Amino acid sequence: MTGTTEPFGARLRRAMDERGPLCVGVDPHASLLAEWGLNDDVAGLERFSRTVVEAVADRVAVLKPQSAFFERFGSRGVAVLEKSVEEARAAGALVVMDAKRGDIGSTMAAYAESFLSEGAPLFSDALTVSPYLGYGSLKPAVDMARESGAGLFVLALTSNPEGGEVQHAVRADGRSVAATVLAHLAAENAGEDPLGSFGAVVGATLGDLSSYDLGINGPLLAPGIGAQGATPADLPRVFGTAVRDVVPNVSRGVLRHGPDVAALRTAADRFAQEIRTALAAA
Ligand SMILES: O=c1ccn([C@@H]2O[C@H](COP(=O)(O)O)[C@@H](O)[C@H]2O)c(=O)[nH]1
Repeated sequence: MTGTTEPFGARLRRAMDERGPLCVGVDPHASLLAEWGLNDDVAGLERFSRTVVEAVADRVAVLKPQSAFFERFGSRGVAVLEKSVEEARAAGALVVMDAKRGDIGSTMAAYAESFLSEGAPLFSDALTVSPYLGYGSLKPAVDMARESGAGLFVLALTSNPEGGEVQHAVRADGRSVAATVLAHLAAENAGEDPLGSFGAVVGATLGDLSSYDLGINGPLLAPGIGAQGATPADLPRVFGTAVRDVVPNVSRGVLRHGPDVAALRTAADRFAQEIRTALAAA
């Protein structure tokens, strides 16, 4: 540990042990705002985010705001995002900012300052990043995360069907692009206990991944449950022995039950229970 804060991986492992591994997404789609009877404006965005945080931030391990839905409203939307991060963390949830940043190293350093530097307005427990400008371009974010005790989730095997054309591509050395990303993450996390802070995004929609070594000693953020068709029962088959390190994400599958706070809680609790059952049988 370089900084004074306990590393993200250790904090995440404890949160998963205490609360279960479920991550609920805060994705204020225009269609969901309408379903909730809210206007597609900053006031609607604020009410939506507040409600989700109030409903679940005290019971799930992780909340994952999807930055795109806040950026849609410009600076006032970003202000709502800042507030949501602060309120979710105050309620005890870890916050993974889903902003999927990735750029040349010198610009990556600025993204790292924005999300991973303690005291920054958008400081989050972890950030999603894209390695597709080369894994090495992420070094400023890796360094900043080590310094501040934050984490990263690096896109490895994404949940969308289009991802394979890049991620399954085979390099000159015979290894796929995704396997290379996973190998870099395993190296970042080597020797970390109880869990490294450098995770991978691996879709729960992907079926059998036994040809990949998912044992990176870091968390595996698994979107795709609910609206994209995967279920908690799929997790053991998709992740094999790495299933204990999986942080399953559900966004629309929970959010469609709003705006009633009790109904959102019930939906989150139901997914959490289904995940527990799937893991117990694994
Ligand atoms: O491979 C990926 C990476 C990120 N996502 C994000 O997760 C949520 C999924 O939302 P659902 O409503 O549960 O489908 C969303 O924010 C995506 O941008 C992903 O789906 N797949």
